Amino acid sequence: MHILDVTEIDHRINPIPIMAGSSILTNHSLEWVQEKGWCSPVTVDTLTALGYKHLTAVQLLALPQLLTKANTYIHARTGSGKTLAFLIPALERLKAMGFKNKHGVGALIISPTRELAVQIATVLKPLAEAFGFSSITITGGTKAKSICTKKGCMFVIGTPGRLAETLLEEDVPCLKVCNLKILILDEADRLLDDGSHTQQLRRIISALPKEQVQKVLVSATLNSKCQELSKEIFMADFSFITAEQHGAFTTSQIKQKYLSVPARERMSMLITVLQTLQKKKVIVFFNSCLAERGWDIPCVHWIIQYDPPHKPEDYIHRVGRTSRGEGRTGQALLFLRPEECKFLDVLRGMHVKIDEIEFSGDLNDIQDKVHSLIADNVEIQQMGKLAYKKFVRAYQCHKLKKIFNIQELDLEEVCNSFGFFKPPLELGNLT
Ligand SMILES: Nc1ncnc2c1ncn2[C@@H]1O[C@H](COP(=O)(O)OP(=O)(O)OP(=O)(O)O)[C@@H](O)[C@H]1O
Repeated sequence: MHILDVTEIDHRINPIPIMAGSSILTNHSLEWVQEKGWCSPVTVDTLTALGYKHLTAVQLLALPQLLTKANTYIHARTGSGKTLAFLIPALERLKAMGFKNKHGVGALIISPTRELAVQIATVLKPLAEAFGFSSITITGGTKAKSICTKKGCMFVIGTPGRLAETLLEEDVPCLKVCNLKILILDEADRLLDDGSHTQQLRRIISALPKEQVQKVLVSATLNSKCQELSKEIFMADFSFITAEQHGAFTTSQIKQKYLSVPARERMSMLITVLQTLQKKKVIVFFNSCLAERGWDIPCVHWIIQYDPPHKPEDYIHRVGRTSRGEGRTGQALLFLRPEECKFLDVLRGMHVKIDEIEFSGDLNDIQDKVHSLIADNVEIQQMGKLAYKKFVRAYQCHKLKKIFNIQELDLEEVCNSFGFFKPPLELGNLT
């Protein structure tokens, strides 16, 4: 196979030829990509066997760009196929270089969470096997020594903390990184936005060769802060490719709505909404970052954000758990208290198209039932208190303090939605 050199290709594909009636797929088939010399028959055969026929827009842009070895930021909306966009060129480059398992780690992929690392490994597995490449996943609790086989570890996927420990503190021969060629940071803005992750990243980078490592940073929300920080950490310049011509972060296939609900009615409203969605697959986000990013759960119809996201970018990643891949649609609903509606301006500033939902049905007022349930059950009472405490603490630390302002929150009303008439005394003054 002929891998193109940077001087041989014009990879500025503009406009991106999106297939008629499709949201993310291009007109370009896998065979076309092979004819261009951008990928080998083994990739085409494996992807075809998995049911793929065409490249998505971001894959079409990333493939020739990453084959040039250039350090690159990849930006494309949630669910648009970024995982294969960075995996295919990594496989092709290592193959073209004649990289062998015995050379140690060829590509290192860092993800902010274990779940995402496992998901990337799952996408990689059939391709890596077809190429005859070994791969392992290193996350919290992984004992690298025991899982590294004689076959080596050409692809290593992991979370920053455990990877730093393994690469710097443990002597695992097959994990030698002195020949590393490709470093990929998935959800790069999350990795660079978090102090402890950045610290671990710096440690990992200190163990890598200074030359010859292509850096690829990927996210649906690559902000300028992340770009500045990455230039400083890597002491390198990056090219930027985006599959989004109008700055969109989420696909237009997601119908996004909000509900302005006073604190005392929130729980009843949630139950009422869920009752109308009984046959649908729904994810409800409470006050947690869990599962916000990267998770590729098939066919989720609705995303409900009951508690606000901690950062505007998190809104994008949360709604991106629906309408993933080709031809999928989805709906997203954001709960806001009336005093929080200023958040809509922030979202609209991020090109989010969000409208108020018309709610015309009867509210299923469950507040009294929640109060008596809590009064009669000590265990649920404790859970309720803990949830209330965590909610207040998170609200206090919110990044957008002017909008999510604890001083403007009526804590008695908030308590009501957690099933208490008054803030529990033993929790003291939380504000
Ligand atoms: N070429 C393709 N043709 C059809 N479906 C594809 C193609 N590439 C990827 N997909 C599907 O699209 C879905 C989303 O892919 P992926 O998880 O890589 O998205 P992503 O851009 O990384 O999203 P996020 O930003 O939320 O992490 C997956 O279910 C995947 O199987």
